[in-house]
Amino acid sequence: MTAILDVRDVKKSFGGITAVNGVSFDVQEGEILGLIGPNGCGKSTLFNCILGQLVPSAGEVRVDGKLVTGQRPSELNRLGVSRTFQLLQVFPKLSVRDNLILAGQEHRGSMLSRLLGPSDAGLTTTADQMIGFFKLEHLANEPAGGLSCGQQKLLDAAMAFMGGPRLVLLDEPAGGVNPTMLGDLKERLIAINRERRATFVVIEHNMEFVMSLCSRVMVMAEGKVLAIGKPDEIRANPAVIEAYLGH
Ligand SMILES: Nc1ncnc2c1ncn2[C@@H]1O[C@H](COP(=O)(O)OP(=O)(O)OP(=O)(O)O)[C@@H](O)[C@H]1O
Repeated sequence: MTAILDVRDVKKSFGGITAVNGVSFDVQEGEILGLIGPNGCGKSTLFNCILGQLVPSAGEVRVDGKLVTGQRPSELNRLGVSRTFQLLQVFPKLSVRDNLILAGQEHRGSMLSRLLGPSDAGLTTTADQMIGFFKLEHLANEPAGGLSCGQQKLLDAAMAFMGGPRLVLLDEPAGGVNPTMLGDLKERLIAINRERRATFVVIEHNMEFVMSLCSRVMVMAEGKVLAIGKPDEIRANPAVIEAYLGH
């Protein structure tokens, strides 16, 4: 079976720093892969190399077998790949619904959407479905800036799903989210994974969240893959315990 995402020997250097040093892994459709590792080990750089924010210094990235190395984010969006960012990308003055509509426009690749602001473009129905799915009904008309951090993370995740993506890369979705909202977020992500067969790669520092959400976990250390396996295997891996979990 062709992997939905296939990363082969990707490297990325910034001057003298090798942030990602020959990383290979693949993700099958319907999987939730966790990506963990100490600060500065190269997780975000790897995401940026996969999603076209950065061009890798070496290596190849394939989506559904198609070579996409170095292609622009808008091109990846068209192939059904989407992402969230570590720092939220919501527009604080726009309502929750308008943020979703704008995200839908961006997934369609309309470059001017950020300048022109949201126009319905037939996206209100999809936005309202996402609002329902992520249980944000009571907040639909509120400015996004007034939402709690956890609610904004839910909105951010909902925005990533506006284009009906097959593969979503989530960058620290649990960061700064309180335990109650965290449970909601996990439950919604699992539901969207099951109901839509959406595939995820999730960078996260919250170990409990990763281990309970993900089908497999990849551990990075100093730009390389230290281990990849099921959560229980990762928890029991001596190299992982020494390099990361033990600290
Ligand atoms: N644009 C850049 N220019 C120079 N160095 C960079 C750049 N981006 C990242 N780095 C360096 O690359 C290394 C990996 O950083 P990266 O942000 O990918 O790690 P990370 O695992 O995502 O960290 P965190 O968990 O803190 O988000 C670090 O040493 C960082 O300082």
